[in-house]
Amino acid sequence: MDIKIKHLGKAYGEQQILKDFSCLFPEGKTTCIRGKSGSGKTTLLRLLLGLESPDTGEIEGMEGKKIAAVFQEDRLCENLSAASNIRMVCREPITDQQLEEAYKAVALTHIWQKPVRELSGGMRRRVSVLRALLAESDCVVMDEPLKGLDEDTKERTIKYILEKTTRKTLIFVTHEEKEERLLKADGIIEVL
Ligand SMILES: Nc1ncnc2c1ncn2[C@@H]1O[C@H](COP(=O)(O)OP(=O)(O)OP(=O)(O)O)[C@@H](O)[C@H]1O
Repeated sequence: MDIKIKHLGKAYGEQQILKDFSCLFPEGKTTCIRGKSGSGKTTLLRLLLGLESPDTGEIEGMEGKKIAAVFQEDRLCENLSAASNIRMVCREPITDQQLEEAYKAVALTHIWQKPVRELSGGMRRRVSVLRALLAESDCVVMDEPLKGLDEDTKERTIKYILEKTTRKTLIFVTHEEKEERLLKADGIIEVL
């Protein structure tokens, strides 16, 4: 089922963030969200995920959907290894070999059993991306997941994102046109 945003309005105090905002996220397709800093992209995702309530309007098509998300912050369990962070969200057991393949796909090496607090920022980003991709879901929502990664790592990670989200609804916030292109986005939504 497509996700339909209908005439959404959201204000924080006097500040109107979204006003009569409507858009569509087609099922099984990739949609990128762009817009200048502070325009309300994260707010839109938070409304979509039910972490905020809209003042007006409604969201259709989220009922019963399994959603996996990457937030702007990594939101990892700091004292656990990458493997434990990933395994804790996977309903089906995930083998060491599957994990190794996933690490390799996004150029994550030498992370061993270290707690994620000891990993670099870019490594942590990729662990949170893998966690969202390996969890069971119908829809994956990502808020600037590749921020801070070098170009080569970005390209590899996007390739893996595409591989793991075939037939899923992917909603991806980015400031980068190149990322939209590499993702072969079916649609681009601008938040003004
Ligand atoms: N909980 C909150 N309380 C008050 N104001 C908020 C809250 N969350 C967001 N805002 C404000 O809403 C506006 C939109 O924020 P939001 O994070 O949605 O923007 P964004 O488009 O995702 O920006 P960026 O590209 O910088 O991540 C900002 O002015 C922000 O300060």
